[in-house]
Amino acid sequence: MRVLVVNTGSSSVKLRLVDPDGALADRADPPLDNGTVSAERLATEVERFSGVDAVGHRVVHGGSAFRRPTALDDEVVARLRDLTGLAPLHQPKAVSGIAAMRSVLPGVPQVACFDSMFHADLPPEAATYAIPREWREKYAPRRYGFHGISHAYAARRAGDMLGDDPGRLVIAHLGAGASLAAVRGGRSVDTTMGFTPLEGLVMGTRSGDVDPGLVLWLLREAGLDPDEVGDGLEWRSGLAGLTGSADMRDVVSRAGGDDPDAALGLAVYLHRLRAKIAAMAAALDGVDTLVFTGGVGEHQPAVRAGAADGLGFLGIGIDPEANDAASPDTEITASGARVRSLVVEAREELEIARDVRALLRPH
Ligand SMILES: Nc1ncnc2c1ncn2[C@@H]1O[C@H](COP(=O)(O)OP(=O)(O)O)[C@@H](O)[C@H]1O
Ligand SMILES: CC(=O)OP(=O)(O)O
Ligand SMILES: [Mg+2]
Repeated sequence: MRVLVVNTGSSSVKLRLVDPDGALADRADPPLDNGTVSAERLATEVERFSGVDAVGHRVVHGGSAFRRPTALDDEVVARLRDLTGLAPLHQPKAVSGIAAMRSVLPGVPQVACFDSMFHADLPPEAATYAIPREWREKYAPRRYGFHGISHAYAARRAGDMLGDDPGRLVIAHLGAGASLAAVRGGRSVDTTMGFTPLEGLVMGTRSGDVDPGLVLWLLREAGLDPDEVGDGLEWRSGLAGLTGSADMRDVVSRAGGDDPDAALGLAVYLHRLRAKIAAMAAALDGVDTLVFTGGVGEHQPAVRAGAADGLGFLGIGIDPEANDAASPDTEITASGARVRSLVVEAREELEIARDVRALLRPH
């Protein structure tokens, strides 16, 4: 089965055609027009992909209803659209991509795979927010967690690379969005993103954790309205808010050239990253393997080195030469370090193609 995978992130759309043996047959990276994917644009791109047997879509938020890969029909698309408020940066783009692809390839089965599904069985102590019972009963908010397709792939790949169970695994998916997962036995037991993809690490344009008291203060005392606060925290915070650029390449090179804003931005990013790696290790009772993935995780040695710096007490240590020379997939463990550190290319399309085949294969 040849699967065309549509990966709609907050900042990009990636089209990948995956052959039955898992080989990448073709790829295209069309630009986002005004934040959405138009049917016309997709039609042009898709003409070049021949022999598509099925389409797999990355959808960030599955809410509480979608815990597994799900075949798409009108009703499912409508329910995904209803989840927009929970992932305003992502869900409208995914839904527009699904609508476009269904009109361009009618009759080809289409499946949604969710970033949240890998974290669907988080232990209650990791999934539960300490808020009033009444809200928990009425709105059922929980830590959903995201980037799960990437985390699931990285966990499997780490096992292949080590030729063994990776043990207590901390995965750092560092891209435009960024999150950590604590994984044991192939299952997520904790993660840094929450009810929405805004919680946790410092990201390209997102704040990650802030004091909820700050949000209340901005609304009540500073007189901002909810849309202004949302826009600020989603689009004008993170590296962009601290340095003027959401692109880690820029930030690292300017930080090296003594730009004080870039130096502070990188320091804040790394301070949070180290703290949260330690938190994931705590959820696992220790760590055996650390994986870096995503655009920043794969291509920014300074970020990997900065993340490991100060985590020697956990047994983490990165070899400076291997780290500077690393091209994924590779190991960068320092000699004598107890924790194995790996760099893994994010291959969400392979995980999605696998899920699509498993769902559509005749039983
Ligand atoms: N080849 C590269 N070299 C250095 N940094 C990169 C490279 N590719 C991506 N990045 C960094 O990764 C971030 C984007 O992550 P990526 O995973 O590509 O995006 P997305 O989350 O949209 O899939 C940017 O901060 C960018 O600087
Ligand atoms: C969930 C998420 O933040 O995805 P991305 O990194 O693609 O924006
Ligand atoms: Mg991404």
